[in-house]
Amino acid sequence: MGLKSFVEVPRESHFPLENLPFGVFRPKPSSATVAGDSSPPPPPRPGVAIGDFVLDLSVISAAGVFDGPLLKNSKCFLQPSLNMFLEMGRPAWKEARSTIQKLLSADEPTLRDNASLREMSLLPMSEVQMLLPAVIGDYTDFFSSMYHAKNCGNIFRGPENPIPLNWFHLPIAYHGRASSVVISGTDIIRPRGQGHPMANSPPYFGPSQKLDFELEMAAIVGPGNELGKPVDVSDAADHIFGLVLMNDWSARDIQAWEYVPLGPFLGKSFGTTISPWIVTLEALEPFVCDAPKQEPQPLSYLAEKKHVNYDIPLEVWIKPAGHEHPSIVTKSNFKHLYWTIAQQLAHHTVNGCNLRPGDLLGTGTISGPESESLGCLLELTWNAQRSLTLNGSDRKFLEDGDEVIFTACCKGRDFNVGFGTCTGKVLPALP
Ligand SMILES: O=C(O)/C=C/C(=O)CC(=O)CC(=O)O
Ligand SMILES: [Ca+2]
Ligand SMILES: [Mg+2]
Repeated sequence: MGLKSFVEVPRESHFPLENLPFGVFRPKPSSATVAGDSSPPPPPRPGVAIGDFVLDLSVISAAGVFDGPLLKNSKCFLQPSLNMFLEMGRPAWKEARSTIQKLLSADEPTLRDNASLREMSLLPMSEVQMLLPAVIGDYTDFFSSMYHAKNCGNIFRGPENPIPLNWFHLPIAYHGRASSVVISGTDIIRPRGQGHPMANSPPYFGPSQKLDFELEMAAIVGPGNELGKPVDVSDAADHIFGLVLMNDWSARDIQAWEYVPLGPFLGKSFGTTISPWIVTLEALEPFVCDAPKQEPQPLSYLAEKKHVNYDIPLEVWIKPAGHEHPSIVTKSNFKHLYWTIAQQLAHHTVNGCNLRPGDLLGTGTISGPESESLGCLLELTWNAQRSLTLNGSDRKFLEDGDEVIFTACCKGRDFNVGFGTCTGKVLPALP
């Protein structure tokens, strides 16, 4: 039996008492007040998911429920983002988790038996709008699945040396664009740009003809480090609050033409979608597993005492316009990452570069070894050389109206720790 809450948690829910992911939301204006109401929308505030409900941490905090030494007088839950809480670090995160886990448990009367506090603090998920959980100052995207690196190398550079020489020595990354990171559910406008020349013709300009998704997860940075002071790899996990799902939308025709020699630019900066609930490393602890063996051994600043990943099954579905149901296109797993998130973070800071609370570190596309576990259409259709069939409609790359849905759920023996979904629909390019 899993832990029991007084809030009803459906059996298949991603959000039982063992999970307690953090996000930021605002209550949707109630239908009674919508017509003719010009009052400003309610302000954003932090929340935790439990079953089909959201626990409003601003209400709970104002009611004095956080009485531990670190959170007692803190205003961290009276903020429109989680940044202040992220900065406080793991001891405060643990204190918050144990306070909330106790508060929501079946045999704890404080909230269970207080009807007015329950009414104010527990909102049905259908009545809230989820927002970005943190102010993201910087976004970096790694390239840490060996299967993905090999397939991309084959497709873009040919079969001789598909994996670059440096790849086995360091976690390769590029600096992404934080301004275009959006919350799940936000539409993505098909980008326009320069595509690579075909045969002898000049480069093409227009709507991308090779729009793709990339199945990724991303770490949300906690305290971060001072400029000039690297984080040791053995302390790196203390700088990671938790994980979200991430879709690094990619225009392959723009990317293939522009990326030499400085890496991705406009082929990716038009939008990156993240899921709203940050699942903490504490909640993921039961799903720790060995990470792939590293050969050659990494340099000592990247050598981990515990070289571990998490066993997080991932799925991508696509719902074409007019289809009633989405079709599954791939199943992968976070455990395939060759470079761990701790190694990524240590490498990112080794030159003294500072990370700040709320920074987003994408893992890179998570492809597995099988043909059914590839993390993007570029690989699944081998750059449009073959097609996928989605319940009768063929896909090489994404079409206008396609809704791309990522989901992930760790299955424990008697409980789930899930991530909900990360979705986005493709809108036509501007005329
Ligand atoms: O191999 C390449 O040239 C490029 C590959 C990517 O597009 C990957 C990227 O954005 C990083 C990743 O998601 O793994
Ligand atoms: Ca990527
Ligand atoms: Mg992107």
